[in-house]
Amino acid sequence: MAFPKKKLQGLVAATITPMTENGEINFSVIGQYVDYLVKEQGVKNIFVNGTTGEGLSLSVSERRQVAEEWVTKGKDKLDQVIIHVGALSLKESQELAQHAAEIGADGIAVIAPFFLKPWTKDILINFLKEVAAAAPALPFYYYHIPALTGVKIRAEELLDGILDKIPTFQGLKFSDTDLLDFGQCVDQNRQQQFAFLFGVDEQLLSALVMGATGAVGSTYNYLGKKTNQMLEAFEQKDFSLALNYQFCIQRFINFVVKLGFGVSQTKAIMTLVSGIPMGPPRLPLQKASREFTDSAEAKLKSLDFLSFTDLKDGNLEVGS
Ligand SMILES: CC(=O)N[C@H](C=O)[C@@H](O)[C@H](O)[C@H](O)CO
Ligand SMILES: CC(=O)C(=O)O
Repeated sequence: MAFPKKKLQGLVAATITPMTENGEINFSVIGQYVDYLVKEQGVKNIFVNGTTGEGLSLSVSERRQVAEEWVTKGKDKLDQVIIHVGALSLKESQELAQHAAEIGADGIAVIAPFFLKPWTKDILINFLKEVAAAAPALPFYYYHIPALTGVKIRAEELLDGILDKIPTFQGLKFSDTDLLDFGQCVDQNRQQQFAFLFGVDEQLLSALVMGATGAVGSTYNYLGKKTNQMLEAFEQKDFSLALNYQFCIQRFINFVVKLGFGVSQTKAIMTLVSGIPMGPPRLPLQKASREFTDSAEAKLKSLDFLSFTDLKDGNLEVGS
Protein backbone atom coordinates (compact mmCIF):
# COMPACT_ATOMS: atom_id res chain seq x y z
CA MET A 1 0.00 0.00 0.00
CA ALA A 2 1.22 3.43 -0.89
CA PHE A 3 0.15 4.97 2.42
CA PRO A 4 1.76 6.63 4.38
CA LYS A 5 3.65 8.53 1.72
CA LYS A 6 6.81 10.46 2.05
CA LYS A 7 6.01 13.76 3.70
CA LEU A 8 5.12 16.54 1.31
CA GLN A 9 7.61 19.34 1.83
CA GLY A 10 9.23 22.33 0.17
CA LEU A 11 7.52 24.23 -2.58
CA VAL A 12 4.37 23.05 -4.30
CA ALA A 13 3.28 24.95 -7.41
CA ALA A 14 -0.46 25.48 -7.73
CA THR A 15 -0.70 24.70 -11.42
CA ILE A 16 -2.43 26.87 -13.96
CA THR A 17 -4.77 25.09 -16.37
CA PRO A 18 -3.52 26.11 -19.82
CA MET A 19 -6.28 27.02 -22.24
CA THR A 20 -6.55 27.78 -25.92
CA GLU A 21 -7.84 31.10 -27.22
CA ASN A 22 -11.29 29.55 -27.65
CA GLY A 23 -11.47 28.39 -24.07
CA GLU A 24 -10.66 24.70 -24.34
CA ILE A 25 -8.00 23.07 -22.18
CA ASN A 26 -4.64 23.04 -23.90
CA PHE A 27 -3.29 19.65 -22.86
CA SER A 28 -0.44 19.88 -25.35
CA VAL A 29 1.74 22.16 -23.19
CA ILE A 30 1.53 20.26 -19.91
CA GLY A 31 4.63 18.15 -20.61
CA GLN A 32 6.66 21.29 -21.27
CA TYR A 33 5.19 22.89 -18.17
CA VAL A 34 6.41 19.99 -15.98
CA ASP A 35 9.93 20.33 -17.40
CA TYR A 36 9.87 24.08 -16.86
CA LEU A 37 8.91 23.73 -13.17
CA VAL A 38 11.55 21.12 -12.50
CA LYS A 39 14.42 22.56 -14.53
CA GLU A 40 13.91 26.31 -14.35
CA GLN A 41 12.20 26.73 -11.00
CA GLY A 42 13.45 23.75 -8.98
CA VAL A 43 9.86 22.93 -8.04
CA LYS A 44 9.01 19.22 -7.91
CA ASN A 45 5.56 19.14 -6.35
CA ILE A 46 2.31 20.34 -7.83
CA PHE A 47 -1.21 21.08 -6.68
CA VAL A 48 -3.64 20.53 -9.55
CA ASN A 49 -7.16 21.90 -10.12
CA GLY A 50 -7.07 24.31 -7.19
CA THR A 51 -7.80 28.02 -7.18
CA THR A 52 -5.05 28.86 -9.67
CA GLY A 53 -6.04 25.92 -11.87
CA GLU A 54 -9.64 27.19 -12.04
CA GLY A 55 -10.64 23.77 -10.74
CA LEU A 56 -14.10 24.90 -9.74
CA SER A 57 -14.69 26.37 -13.20
CA LEU A 58 -13.97 23.09 -14.98
CA SER A 59 -16.40 20.26 -15.61
CA VAL A 60 -15.84 17.00 -13.74
CA SER A 61 -14.76 15.38 -16.97
CA GLU A 62 -12.23 18.14 -17.60
CA ARG A 63 -10.92 17.86 -14.06
CA ARG A 64 -10.36 14.15 -14.55
CA GLN A 65 -8.51 14.71 -17.82
CA VAL A 66 -6.36 17.51 -16.40
CA ALA A 67 -5.43 15.42 -13.34
CA GLU A 68 -4.55 12.47 -15.54
CA GLU A 69 -2.37 14.54 -17.84
CA TRP A 70 -0.35 16.01 -14.97
CA VAL A 71 0.16 12.60 -13.37
CA THR A 72 1.22 11.09 -16.70
CA LYS A 73 3.58 13.89 -17.68
CA GLY A 74 4.97 14.21 -14.15
CA LYS A 75 5.87 10.53 -13.87
CA ASP A 76 9.55 10.08 -12.88
CA LYS A 77 10.00 13.86 -12.94
CA LEU A 78 7.88 15.21 -10.10
CA ASP A 79 8.01 14.10 -6.48
CA GLN A 80 4.33 14.54 -5.69
CA VAL A 81 1.15 15.39 -7.54
CA ILE A 82 -1.70 16.46 -5.28
CA ILE A 83 -5.14 16.74 -6.85
CA HIS A 84 -7.70 19.16 -5.49
CA VAL A 85 -11.03 17.32 -5.57
CA GLY A 86 -13.25 19.74 -3.66
CA ALA A 87 -16.70 20.40 -5.13
CA LEU A 88 -20.14 21.52 -4.01
CA SER A 89 -21.52 18.07 -4.69
CA LEU A 90 -20.25 15.38 -2.34
CA LYS A 91 -20.81 12.83 -5.13
CA GLU A 92 -18.61 14.71 -7.56
CA SER A 93 -15.95 15.15 -4.93
CA GLN A 94 -15.97 11.43 -4.19
CA GLU A 95 -15.82 10.58 -7.87
CA LEU A 96 -12.78 12.83 -8.29
CA ALA A 97 -11.13 11.42 -5.16
CA GLN A 98 -11.55 7.88 -6.41
CA HIS A 99 -10.28 8.89 -9.82
CA ALA A 100 -7.19 10.50 -8.26
CA ALA A 101 -6.45 7.20 -6.55
CA GLU A 102 -6.95 5.23 -9.76
CA ILE A 103 -4.53 7.35 -11.77
CA GLY A 104 -1.83 7.14 -9.10
CA ALA A 105 -1.87 10.67 -7.67
CA ASP A 106 0.06 11.20 -4.44
CA GLY A 107 -2.67 12.89 -2.45
CA ILE A 108 -5.97 14.73 -2.53
CA ALA A 109 -7.00 18.07 -1.11
CA VAL A 110 -10.47 19.43 -0.42
CA ILE A 111 -11.88 22.89 0.29
CA ALA A 112 -15.02 23.46 2.34
CA PRO A 113 -18.23 23.46 0.25
CA PHE A 114 -18.97 27.12 -0.28
CA PHE A 115 -22.57 27.55 -1.49
CA LEU A 116 -24.63 25.60 1.00
CA LYS A 117 -22.06 25.81 3.77
CA PRO A 118 -21.14 23.70 6.79
CA TRP A 119 -21.62 25.91 9.84
CA THR A 120 -19.89 23.79 12.45
CA LYS A 121 -16.64 21.93 12.68
CA ASP A 122 -18.42 18.59 13.03
CA ILE A 123 -20.42 19.08 9.86
CA LEU A 124 -17.37 20.13 7.88
CA ILE A 125 -15.43 17.13 9.19
CA ASN A 126 -18.27 14.82 8.19
CA PHE A 127 -18.20 16.18 4.66
CA LEU A 128 -14.41 15.85 4.39
CA LYS A 129 -14.53 12.37 5.88
CA GLU A 130 -16.93 11.16 3.20
CA VAL A 131 -14.63 12.46 0.48
CA ALA A 132 -11.49 11.03 2.09
CA ALA A 133 -13.19 7.63 2.42
CA ALA A 134 -13.58 7.45 -1.35
CA ALA A 135 -9.78 7.29 -1.62
CA PRO A 136 -8.75 5.38 1.51
CA ALA A 137 -5.18 4.82 0.35
CA LEU A 138 -4.43 8.46 -0.47
CA PRO A 139 -3.06 11.11 1.88
CA PHE A 140 -5.73 13.73 2.52
CA TYR A 141 -5.12 17.47 2.89
CA TYR A 142 -7.62 20.05 4.04
CA TYR A 143 -7.41 23.25 1.98
CA HIS A 144 -8.29 26.15 4.26
CA ILE A 145 -9.10 29.27 2.23
CA PRO A 146 -11.76 31.16 4.21
CA ALA A 147 -11.64 34.35 2.14
CA LEU A 148 -12.82 32.44 -0.93
CA THR A 149 -15.07 29.76 0.58
CA GLY A 150 -16.65 31.97 3.25
CA VAL A 151 -16.26 29.04 5.67
CA LYS A 152 -14.42 30.54 8.59
CA ILE A 153 -14.18 27.54 10.90
CA ARG A 154 -10.70 27.84 12.39
CA ALA A 155 -8.18 25.31 11.16
CA GLU A 156 -6.87 24.76 14.66
CA GLU A 157 -10.35 23.65 15.75
CA LEU A 158 -10.79 21.46 12.70
CA LEU A 159 -7.52 19.64 13.32
CA ASP A 160 -8.40 18.79 16.90
CA GLY A 161 -8.97 15.03 16.86
CA ILE A 162 -9.13 14.88 13.06
CA LEU A 163 -7.29 11.53 12.77
CA ASP A 164 -10.14 9.82 14.61
CA LYS A 165 -12.47 10.87 11.82
CA ILE A 166 -10.13 10.97 8.86
CA PRO A 167 -7.34 8.41 9.30
CA THR A 168 -5.73 9.46 6.01
CA PHE A 169 -5.40 13.09 7.11
CA GLN A 170 -1.85 14.13 6.33
CA GLY A 171 -1.75 17.87 6.32
CA LEU A 172 -3.17 21.31 5.92
CA LYS A 173 -2.90 23.84 3.16
CA PHE A 174 -3.43 27.12 4.96
CA SER A 175 -4.34 30.05 2.71
CA ASP A 176 -5.05 32.70 5.29
CA THR A 177 -3.10 35.41 7.07
CA ASP A 178 -4.15 34.40 10.61
CA LEU A 179 -0.81 33.29 12.01
CA LEU A 180 -2.33 32.66 15.44
CA ASP A 181 -4.55 29.99 13.91
CA PHE A 182 -1.69 28.61 11.81
CA GLY A 183 0.78 28.59 14.70
CA GLN A 184 -1.68 26.78 16.92
CA CYS A 185 -2.24 24.13 14.25
CA VAL A 186 1.49 23.44 14.38
CA ASP A 187 1.82 23.73 18.14
CA GLN A 188 -1.09 21.43 18.97
CA ASN A 189 -0.06 18.70 16.55
CA ARG A 190 3.65 18.39 17.20
CA GLN A 191 3.40 14.68 17.90
CA GLN A 192 1.97 14.10 14.41
CA GLN A 193 3.87 14.05 11.17
CA PHE A 194 1.45 16.42 9.44
CA ALA A 195 2.51 18.68 6.59
CA PHE A 196 1.77 22.34 7.30
CA LEU A 197 1.69 24.06 3.94
CA PHE A 198 1.34 27.81 3.88
CA GLY A 199 -0.54 29.46 1.04
CA VAL A 200 0.11 33.18 1.25
CA ASP A 201 3.29 33.47 -0.77
CA GLU A 202 4.13 37.05 0.19
CA GLN A 203 4.19 36.06 3.89
CA LEU A 204 5.87 32.68 3.69
CA LEU A 205 8.86 33.66 5.81
CA SER A 206 6.67 34.47 8.81
CA ALA A 207 4.94 31.12 8.41
CA LEU A 208 8.31 29.34 8.31
CA VAL A 209 9.11 30.87 11.68
CA MET A 210 5.73 29.57 12.88
CA GLY A 211 6.60 26.03 11.77
CA ALA A 212 5.41 25.69 8.17
CA THR A 213 6.90 22.58 6.57
CA GLY A 214 6.25 23.73 3.02
CA ALA A 215 4.18 26.02 0.83
CA VAL A 216 1.59 25.76 -1.92
CA GLY A 217 1.13 28.80 -4.11
CA SER A 218 0.58 30.36 -7.48
CA THR A 219 3.80 32.36 -7.55
CA TYR A 220 6.01 29.26 -7.28
CA ASN A 221 5.23 28.72 -10.95
CA TYR A 222 7.54 31.60 -11.81
CA LEU A 223 9.18 32.71 -8.53
CA GLY A 224 9.99 29.16 -7.41
CA LYS A 225 13.70 29.60 -7.82
CA LYS A 226 13.76 32.81 -5.80
CA THR A 227 11.57 31.31 -3.12
CA ASN A 228 13.78 28.23 -2.94
CA GLN A 229 16.71 30.55 -2.26
CA MET A 230 14.73 32.03 0.61
CA LEU A 231 14.02 28.54 1.98
CA GLU A 232 17.70 27.70 1.71
CA ALA A 233 18.73 30.87 3.57
CA PHE A 234 16.16 30.08 6.28
CA GLU A 235 17.47 26.53 6.54
CA GLN A 236 21.01 27.91 6.96
CA LYS A 237 19.69 30.27 9.67
CA ASP A 238 20.74 33.28 7.62
CA PHE A 239 17.61 35.20 8.50
CA SER A 240 18.67 38.54 7.14
CA LEU A 241 19.33 36.99 3.74
CA ALA A 242 16.02 35.14 3.93
CA LEU A 243 14.31 38.45 4.70
CA ASN A 244 16.00 40.07 1.73
CA TYR A 245 14.54 37.40 -0.52
CA GLN A 246 11.09 37.77 1.03
CA PHE A 247 11.18 41.54 0.58
CA CYS A 248 12.23 41.12 -3.02
CA ILE A 249 9.29 38.77 -3.64
CA GLN A 250 7.00 41.14 -1.77
CA ARG A 251 8.02 44.05 -3.97
CA PHE A 252 6.75 42.18 -6.98
CA ILE A 253 3.55 40.86 -5.37
CA ASN A 254 2.79 44.25 -3.81
CA PHE A 255 3.20 45.87 -7.21
CA VAL A 256 0.81 43.50 -8.99
CA VAL A 257 -1.70 43.42 -6.14
CA LYS A 258 -2.09 47.17 -6.53
CA LEU A 259 -2.84 46.68 -10.23
CA GLY A 260 -5.39 43.95 -9.46
CA PHE A 261 -3.97 40.44 -9.12
CA GLY A 262 -5.71 37.09 -9.47
CA VAL A 263 -5.77 33.94 -11.56
CA SER A 264 -6.04 35.82 -14.88
CA GLN A 265 -2.97 37.86 -14.06
CA THR A 266 -1.12 34.74 -12.93
CA LYS A 267 -1.81 33.21 -16.35
CA ALA A 268 -0.42 36.29 -18.08
CA ILE A 269 2.70 36.45 -15.92
CA MET A 270 3.44 32.75 -16.33
CA THR A 271 3.10 33.04 -20.10
CA LEU A 272 5.56 35.90 -20.04
CA VAL A 273 8.12 34.32 -17.75
CA SER A 274 8.03 30.72 -19.00
CA GLY A 275 7.25 31.36 -22.65
CA ILE A 276 4.62 28.61 -22.43
CA PRO A 277 1.21 29.91 -23.55
CA MET A 278 -1.26 29.65 -20.67
CA GLY A 279 -4.07 31.25 -22.66
CA PRO A 280 -7.00 33.19 -21.29
CA PRO A 281 -8.94 32.23 -18.16
CA ARG A 282 -12.49 30.92 -18.35
CA LEU A 283 -15.53 33.05 -17.53
CA PRO A 284 -16.34 34.49 -15.03
CA LEU A 285 -12.69 35.53 -15.10
CA GLN A 286 -11.51 38.05 -17.67
CA LYS A 287 -8.23 38.04 -19.50
CA ALA A 288 -5.56 40.31 -17.95
CA SER A 289 -5.17 43.59 -19.78
CA ARG A 290 -2.26 44.46 -22.00
CA GLU A 291 -1.39 47.31 -19.62
CA PHE A 292 -1.17 44.87 -16.74
CA THR A 293 1.12 42.52 -18.62
CA ASP A 294 3.40 45.34 -19.77
CA SER A 295 3.72 46.78 -16.27
CA ALA A 296 4.32 43.36 -14.73
CA GLU A 297 7.02 42.67 -17.29
CA ALA A 298 8.80 45.93 -16.55
CA LYS A 299 8.68 45.21 -12.82
CA LEU A 300 10.00 41.67 -13.28
CA LYS A 301 12.89 43.05 -15.30
CA SER A 302 13.71 45.75 -12.79
CA LEU A 303 13.75 43.18 -9.99
CA ASP A 304 15.92 40.89 -12.07
CA PHE A 305 13.30 38.14 -11.99
CA LEU A 306 13.51 37.40 -15.68
CA SER A 307 17.18 36.60 -15.87
CA PHE A 308 17.31 34.47 -12.71
CA THR A 309 20.66 35.86 -11.66
CA ASP A 310 21.46 35.22 -8.04
CA LEU A 311 20.25 37.82 -5.61
CA LYS A 312 23.09 39.39 -3.70
CA ASP A 313 22.80 41.69 -0.73
CA GLY A 314 24.20 44.44 -2.91
CA ASN A 315 21.63 44.55 -5.70
CA LEU A 316 18.56 44.65 -3.52
CA GLU A 317 17.90 48.29 -4.16
CA VAL A 318 17.58 47.77 -7.90
CA GLY A 319 14.12 48.64 -9.07
CA SER A 320 12.68 49.31 -5.64
C1 LIG B 1 -6.13 33.35 -3.23
C2 LIG B 1 -5.02 32.58 -3.88
O1 LIG B 1 -5.06 32.27 -5.06
N1 LIG B 1 -4.00 32.28 -3.11
C3 LIG B 1 -2.86 31.58 -3.60
C4 LIG B 1 -2.76 30.26 -2.91
O2 LIG B 1 -3.48 29.88 -2.03
C5 LIG B 1 -1.56 32.34 -3.38
O3 LIG B 1 -0.52 31.64 -4.02
C6 LIG B 1 -1.63 33.77 -3.90
O4 LIG B 1 -1.88 33.73 -5.28
C7 LIG B 1 -0.32 34.51 -3.65
O5 LIG B 1 -0.03 34.49 -2.30
C8 LIG B 1 -0.39 35.96 -4.13
O6 LIG B 1 -1.28 36.70 -3.36
C1 LIG C 1 -2.61 28.77 -4.61
C2 LIG C 1 -3.27 27.53 -4.45
O1 LIG C 1 -2.92 26.75 -3.65
C3 LIG C 1 -4.31 27.21 -5.38
O2 LIG C 1 -4.27 27.73 -6.47
O3 LIG C 1 -5.20 26.43 -5.05
